[in-house]
Amino acid sequence: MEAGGAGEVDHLAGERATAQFDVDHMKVAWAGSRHAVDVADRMARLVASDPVFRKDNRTMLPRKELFKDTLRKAAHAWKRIVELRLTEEEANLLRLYVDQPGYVDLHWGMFVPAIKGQGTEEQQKKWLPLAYKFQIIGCYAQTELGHGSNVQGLETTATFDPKTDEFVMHSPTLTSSKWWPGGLGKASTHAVVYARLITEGKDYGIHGFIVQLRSLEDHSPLPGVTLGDIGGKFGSGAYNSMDNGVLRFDHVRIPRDQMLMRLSQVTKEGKYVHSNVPKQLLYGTMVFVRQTIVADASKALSRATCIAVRYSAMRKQFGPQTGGPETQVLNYKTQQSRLFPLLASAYAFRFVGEWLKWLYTDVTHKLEAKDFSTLQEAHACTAGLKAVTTSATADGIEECRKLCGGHGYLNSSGLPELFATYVPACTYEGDNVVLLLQVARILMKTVSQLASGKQPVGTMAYMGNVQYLMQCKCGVNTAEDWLSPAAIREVFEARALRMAVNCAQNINRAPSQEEGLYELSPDLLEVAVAHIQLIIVTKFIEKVEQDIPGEGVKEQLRNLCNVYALYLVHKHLGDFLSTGCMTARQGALANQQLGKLYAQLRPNAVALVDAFNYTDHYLGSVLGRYDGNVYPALYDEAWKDPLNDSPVPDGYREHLRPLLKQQLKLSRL
Ligand SMILES: CC/C=C\C/C=C\C/C=C\C/C=C/C(=O)SCCNC(=O)CCNC(=O)[C@H](O)C(C)(C)COP(=O)(O)OP(=O)(O)OC[C@H]1O[C@@H](n2cnc3c(N)ncnc32)[C@H](O)[C@@H]1OP(=O)(O)O
Ligand SMILES: Cc1cc2nc3c(=O)[nH]c(=O)nc-3n(C[C@H](O)[C@H](O)[C@H](O)COP(=O)(O)OP(=O)(O)OC[C@H]3O[C@@H](n4cnc5c(N)ncnc54)[C@H](O)[C@@H]3O)c2cc1C
Repeated sequence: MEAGGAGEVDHLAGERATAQFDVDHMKVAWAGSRHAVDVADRMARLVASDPVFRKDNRTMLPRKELFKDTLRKAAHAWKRIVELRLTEEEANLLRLYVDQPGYVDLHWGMFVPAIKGQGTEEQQKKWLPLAYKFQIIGCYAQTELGHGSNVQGLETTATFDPKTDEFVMHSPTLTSSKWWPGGLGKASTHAVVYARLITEGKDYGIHGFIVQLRSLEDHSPLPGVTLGDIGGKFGSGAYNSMDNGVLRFDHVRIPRDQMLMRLSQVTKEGKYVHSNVPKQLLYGTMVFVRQTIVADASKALSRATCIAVRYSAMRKQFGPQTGGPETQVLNYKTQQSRLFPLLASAYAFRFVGEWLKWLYTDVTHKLEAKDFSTLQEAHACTAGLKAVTTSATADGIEECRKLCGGHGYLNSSGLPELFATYVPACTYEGDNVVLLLQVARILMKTVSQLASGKQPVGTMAYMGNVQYLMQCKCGVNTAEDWLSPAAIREVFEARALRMAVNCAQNINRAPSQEEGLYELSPDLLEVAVAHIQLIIVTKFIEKVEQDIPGEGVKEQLRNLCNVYALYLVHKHLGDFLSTGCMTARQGALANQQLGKLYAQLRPNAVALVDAFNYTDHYLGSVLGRYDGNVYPALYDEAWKDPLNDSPVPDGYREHLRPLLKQQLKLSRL
């Protein structure tokens, strides 16, 4: 927990004293409201003080023990949620702070939302109460051994049999085996299974079905159902607590009313009826989860930067040539230029995640009123932001590990496990490249419609300003000019639009649209990234323009916003120069301003990560401790490794002793 207890020394007190803003108010800005800070605080402390939720031994547990530990924690969490009558908000936070991937994530995160989004009212009435009380455990079984990205290529079949009013679920090939779903391997009793609906001899494509997989009496797989875990995954601890599973059906029968029928129905005679709604609503659960993944990116990146900033403030290496105390590594300009953009990105992702949640809620309300006009916007924003934020976060966590030097490589730093747990976010819920290509296709369509005078809306509205943005010149003359939000916004808009228009022109030169999209797909990725970065920068600027209470809080956020934007200008300078948005001199001025911003950020760095309000339990890092007392913690942690249980290791008698004795004999010859 945080420092302040009797006898504790705050080794970072000096750093905290230099902060130029009110940390308490920054906590509110980060969490979204005073209420959010208070609830998070209570739930984090509840988890940290409960011995069942201990996790410092997690990377040393063999897989079977780790999995059992996950079941124990999930059951204990549920017991506490019921005993304390926690609200949904509190329960979600409690699960977050337990911080161990497990079947509950998919039960609440995908199974329940899939039934809510795709089930009829009657189906919701039947299944949701069972799920809410954990009388059934569910997962989301979409991906197969042979196909994940290409959802339309899935092979599992659900063939309607009008004689018995049932669907027959079948896995016709090895590649049709469901493969990856979290919670499927060992825990789930039920799944929402995506399969090809076949009725009256016709294949109607992919639809969702609720299928019971295991007995509710003894948890054994039901007849015709083959189930198992797909095996160990990257890293120690990490995502190995999750039972990602394999599932095969051998002509398993389910009642007709277990097809999720909100979007389309099959009558008892076997007639297929599709409601008058876009087919893409079938992908609604993925859109919902992609939106939550953006919020999660800021959590993971803020954890990593919290560890790296605190440790860098405490770690010292080298000193002035003239002698005197050694230098805190956080004072090295190179350390700042690697770390501060990540800190700024954590804040940027937090605010764009907040905005995306608003967008998602707004679109959901419109869909309920049968207004589908914003579906494309929701798809483009969730897919693109999921891709850009998860890739940057995965890279950022690894950079934080390197920023902590050798100690960052120890499991006790928390960073290897954080990375191993986080990195599949670049793949699950849509491979990032596949998702960016979706965004790019929408951008290409928007460019092609500009000529007809159709005005783009939402986050693509800037493209309507094509006449101006294609020829405007950046007006920056001094480094300070880069502090203007209007100047920043304009270069990001011009870069994104010009890249999109250039790419569209190149595609038009190809023999066919399809060939052009294929040949230019590497460029299309960059077009999508430029557009999504514009959204993140814009939403950060808009956040800073709001009324933000607390001494110095707005100034710090403005500084972080400028760091984020100018860091991107520096990193993608090639795009800005090649599209003619700015000159090389203006690029140099941006970099000069970035250096000044880092210097302003430096005295506030530790306080800016304190504002995340993470307990030491949640951080799970000896390097990121609130009190900065790193060395005794590192030293103590080493002795907890099972290898140190005895001074002489197992295996000495069989493998070391004979070797050493033989060397002794040889030396005596
Ligand atoms: C609270 C959360 C807690 C826990 C969960 C979080 C983490 C737990 C960890 C892991 C869970 C992981 C779960 C999973 O991974 S589940 C499996 C996820 N799988 C995928 O994401 C597959 C990715 N593939 C796709 O989404 C589609 O196949 C793809 C979009 C790539 C292609 O679809 P399709 O072939 O049908 O269409 P296209 O021809 O490309 O497009 C047609 C048309 O449809 C529009 N479109 C596509 N997708 C959507 C969408 N989602 N919403 C709305 N519209 C969509 C597309 O733009 C085209 O439009 P148009 O050009 O106008 O016709
Ligand atoms: C930890 C984890 C948890 C998961 N949980 C679930 C779950 O709960 N439920 C579930 O159903 N699924 C789950 N999945 C599966 C996940 O959704 C898929 O792995 C993901 O959608 C990627 O699909 P794929 O594996 O088929 O990759 P592939 O599509 O085979 O990707 C392989 C490579 O091909 C490239 N590629 C593919 N298509 C294109 C294209 N059109 N253009 C250019 N490049 C392309 C990709 O970029 C990638 O580099 C999980 C996966 C992981 C890793």
